[in-house]
Amino acid sequence: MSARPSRPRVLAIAGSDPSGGAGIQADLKSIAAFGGYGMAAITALTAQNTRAVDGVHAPPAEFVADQLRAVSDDIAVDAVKIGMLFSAPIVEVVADWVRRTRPAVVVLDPVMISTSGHRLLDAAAERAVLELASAAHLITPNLDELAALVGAPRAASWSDALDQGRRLSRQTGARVVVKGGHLAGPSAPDALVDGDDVYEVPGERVESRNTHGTGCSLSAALATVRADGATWEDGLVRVKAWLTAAIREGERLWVGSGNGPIDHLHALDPRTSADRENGSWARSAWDRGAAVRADILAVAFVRGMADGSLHRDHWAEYLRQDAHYLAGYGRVLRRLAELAPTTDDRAFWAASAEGADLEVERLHRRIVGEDVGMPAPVTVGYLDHLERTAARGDYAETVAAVLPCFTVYADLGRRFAPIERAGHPYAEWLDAYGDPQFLHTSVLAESVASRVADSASHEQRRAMERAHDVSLIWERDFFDEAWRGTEVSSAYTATDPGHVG
Ligand SMILES: Nc1ncnc2c1ncn2[C@@H]1O[C@H](COP(=O)(O)OP(=O)(O)O)[C@@H](O)[C@H]1O
Ligand SMILES: Cc1ncc(COP(=O)(O)O)c(N)n1
Repeated sequence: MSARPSRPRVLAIAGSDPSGGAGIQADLKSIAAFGGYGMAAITALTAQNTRAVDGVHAPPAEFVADQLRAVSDDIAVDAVKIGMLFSAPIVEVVADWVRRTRPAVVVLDPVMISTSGHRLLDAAAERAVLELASAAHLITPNLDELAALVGAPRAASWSDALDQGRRLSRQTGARVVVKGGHLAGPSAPDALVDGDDVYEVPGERVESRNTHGTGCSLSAALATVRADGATWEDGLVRVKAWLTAAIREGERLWVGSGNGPIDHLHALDPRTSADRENGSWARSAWDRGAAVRADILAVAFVRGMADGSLHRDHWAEYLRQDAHYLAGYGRVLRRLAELAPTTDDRAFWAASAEGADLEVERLHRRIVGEDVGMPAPVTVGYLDHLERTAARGDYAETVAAVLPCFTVYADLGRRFAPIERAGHPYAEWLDAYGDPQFLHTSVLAESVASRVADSASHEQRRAMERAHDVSLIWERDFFDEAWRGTEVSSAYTATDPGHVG
């Protein structure tokens, strides 16, 4: 047996949502998404779905106490996430248990009113929740809950919200996550407030109705990453990136007709988020590539990048080859912009070409410098395939050829999302793969491919398949080349990736 458990043991104390989007159901999925072992003590049963809460049935407070005792008598709890508490007696029981057992991580999501407007906490219990807040390490109120806890009207601006966060933090001695989910406008920032210190994590607002349970999921995920050793700051950055992608993916679950859930497990999904509808071209291309994709995950380079054991010489060689590759890839994307039949598609490929240039500037050049040496045979071969395809001048076929570079990277980004970033030598690189904007771009590229395939001839579709499948094989070989193609030299002096950024 090792000296540490393999996973943090995380207890959710919360209400049940039978529709699976909020409450303990959301907590357990979020804990699992970040690699925790989830447990749940249930404070109340709700009858709810994505549209409304129809009823609440709470057990006697003593029975909540029994559940907590049953867990802590037997199991060491590494972190606790507290959600819906419903009544003052239940708040008391939970507060009493927290004071006695003193878990190392206590995150309190002071749930008061559901997104659909239903009360999940007695007005009389609000005071008791404030007292419980002083026993927590982190409190995650939304704007209404924050206002209620500091006894002020709802903050009208982000800076008002931060002021209220500072007040609540000083008042309780706990850190406060101020959440911008309910703000108007295109951004949805969050901030970690500790006394007067504010650490802001910017975020874009996803235009989506799939926000049921976002607060539950955020707090459960934060408890898990913190118990796993992340700082609160790093934890919030990671969880927020995951949450943004989960909101975006929620729509594809087709759960309910109201405010639907988020897709907690999007990063574990072996498929891409692309069109999963039957018959979509990108979907079948992805499925067809299963064996090659399995090879990619098994390549020593990819495994070493994920667990941080990759030698930096291999990484530097990969970056040099990638700089060559991206230059050629950018040219092919520009050619696609010329071939594109619609203004939208033209703009999409032109923007993607700029993205490739930017990537070279922003990361590669800064890390490996101007001298990128000679392209390796694999780089030459892959680019040759893309350039020949583009030279034939067929839009559909060329779209298919460039697609794996999007989908393979997006897939790795999702798979890398749960990896602990603190102290990871390739943290910045893992983040670059998982950039929510890039994940979104990949989904768009897939939908362009599926749309184009829909109106393609039988021959064209066959050509698309070939172009795609050959690129996918080059993707695998490209990773493999970085692993095999370099002699590791201890004299190598490139910037240590551990000190990047
Ligand atoms: N439309 C959205 N786009 C991106 N992030 C969102 C969106 N709505 C909520 N969030 C994020 O979800 C989390 C929960 O926020 P919020 O909706 O304010 O809380 P609650 O679910 O408790 O009402 C926060 O991290 C917030 O920034
Ligand atoms: C059991 C339970 N707990 C919490 C919430 C709040 O979640 P949201 O504010 O996202 O609706 C909920 N609806 N149900």
